[in-house]
Amino acid sequence: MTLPVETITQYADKHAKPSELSFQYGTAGFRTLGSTLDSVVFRVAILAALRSKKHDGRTIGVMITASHNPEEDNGVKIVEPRGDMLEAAWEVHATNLANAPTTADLIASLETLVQATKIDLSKPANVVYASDTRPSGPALVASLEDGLRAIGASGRNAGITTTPVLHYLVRSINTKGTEDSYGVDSEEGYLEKLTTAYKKLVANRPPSPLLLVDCANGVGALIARKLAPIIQDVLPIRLINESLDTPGALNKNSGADFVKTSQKLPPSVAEVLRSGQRGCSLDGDADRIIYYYLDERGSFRLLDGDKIAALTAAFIVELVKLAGLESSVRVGIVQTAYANGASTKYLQERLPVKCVATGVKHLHHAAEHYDVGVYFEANGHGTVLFSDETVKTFKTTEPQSPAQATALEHLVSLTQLINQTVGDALSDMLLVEVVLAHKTYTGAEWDSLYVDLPNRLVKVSVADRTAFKTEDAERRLTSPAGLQGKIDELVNRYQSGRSFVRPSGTEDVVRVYAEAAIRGQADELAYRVGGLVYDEAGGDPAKRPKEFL
Ligand SMILES: CC(=O)N[C@H]1[C@@H](OP(=O)(O)O)O[C@H](CO)[C@@H](O)[C@@H]1O
Ligand SMILES: [Mg+2]
Repeated sequence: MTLPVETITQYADKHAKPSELSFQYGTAGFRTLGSTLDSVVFRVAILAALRSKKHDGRTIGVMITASHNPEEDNGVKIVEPRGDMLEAAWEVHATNLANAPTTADLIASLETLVQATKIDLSKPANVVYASDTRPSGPALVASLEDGLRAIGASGRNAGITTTPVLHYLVRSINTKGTEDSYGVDSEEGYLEKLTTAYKKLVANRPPSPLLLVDCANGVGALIARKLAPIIQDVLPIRLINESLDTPGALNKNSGADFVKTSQKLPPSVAEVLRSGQRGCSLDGDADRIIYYYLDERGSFRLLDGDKIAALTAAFIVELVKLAGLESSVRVGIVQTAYANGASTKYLQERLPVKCVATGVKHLHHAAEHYDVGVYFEANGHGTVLFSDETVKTFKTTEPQSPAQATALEHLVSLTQLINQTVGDALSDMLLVEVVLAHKTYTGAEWDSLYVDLPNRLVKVSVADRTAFKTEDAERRLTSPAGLQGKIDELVNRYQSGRSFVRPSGTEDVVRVYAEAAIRGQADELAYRVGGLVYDEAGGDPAKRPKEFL
């Protein structure tokens, strides 16, 4: 069988690539101004169909979202049959296809791809897709559907839903009717799976206090609204920033990224959060979550991805011990260089910890090497992975005591509660609440596991960020030559100082991270390194940001 060249040509001509633009499948798929993505999404649909054929017709997912980016941005990413992120080699194919200048070039690229990756075109192609609430979503969904028609793939529209629900659907569809069935392949199935597990885990615990949930005026609100009534007896939640039709509201002064980056409450949350009360913020596609509370003096306290990792890993380790599986089930943690140094120290004293490059796919793959792999980026994106073998162990171990039986039941329920395909804000929220309910922890008690080192993240605009190259899980620069030495010299002057520099994978900037024992020193170190980077990259002295030292 050959490619339906004529049909593809007809459709592709309607979705021509803008000649002045080039696109890249980055850390989070393609992501840029929504109005420029028509050709990209059309081509991604064709690629997803080919990926499905490559997997013998198993269903591939496509998610149209730009997460925490401004409302006018959009993006698209591909989900593999098990619900994880697209294989790295195919990211390159995606970039090539997206940049083919003309329809003829596109056809040629597709033919090369089919040959090079040995795709059997006679296989079926199945794609399930969804989009978030952005205004550019419907037009891009139409582009995607044209792509599926062009190659003759069958598509299932999952509508407007969150990134983690789409990942859940992909895995559920592909495991339907098997002994590894992930769940019923619908939003209801997803909610049912999570809430059933949650209720089992908190049975016999007093109901949790009211939790404020900031939905960033994004698609998370849609699912959270359906979740809230199911769990209201055990976990009452109040939604804030749940408007889905206010122009410009998405992610505006709200959401997980706002809280983590600005290290303060969204103004809308500040108006209602009371001292001692917990709140959390989702991001625009509900795959990240950040917690916080106000201490007794009314000061804002952040409970980020590192704190979530510490809290949940400790709980799982405890259950594994109670279940008598301490010697056979290995729990490990995966972080990136952005993890707070205090969290790394705390965790390393208790568990194996691995540091990998930024981007969820790196964390996910590293976490797969443990029996139970807990991974969280500091910004709140993460989950827990249980190996198939481990799940089997939890289910088949014969308990020798009631305590052991309960621990095993809890572990099985956790494997149901946690969305193991990808970071999932609502699943992670329920996980956190389970641990808090079991420990009867307040926000302050959770917070006191370790004390965060003050830190500062700075963006530096440079002419060419590709000049910045790193090693050692992005913790050290190898290029520009000599710059790392200068950074080391600076860092040595600060107590508990640490700083690293890397090019962003999602924005045209170089990021500088710094931490130190006290706030003023962390800021000073960040702005000194920022200045170094700016000057090294040949930045215009007249435009040098005034905070750089
Ligand atoms: C410091 C930081 O938060 N970086 C984010 C950001 O990546 P950059 O490569 O740093 O732009 O976006 C990624 C995708 O959402 C996310 O995985 C990552 O954690
Ligand atoms: Mg997101």
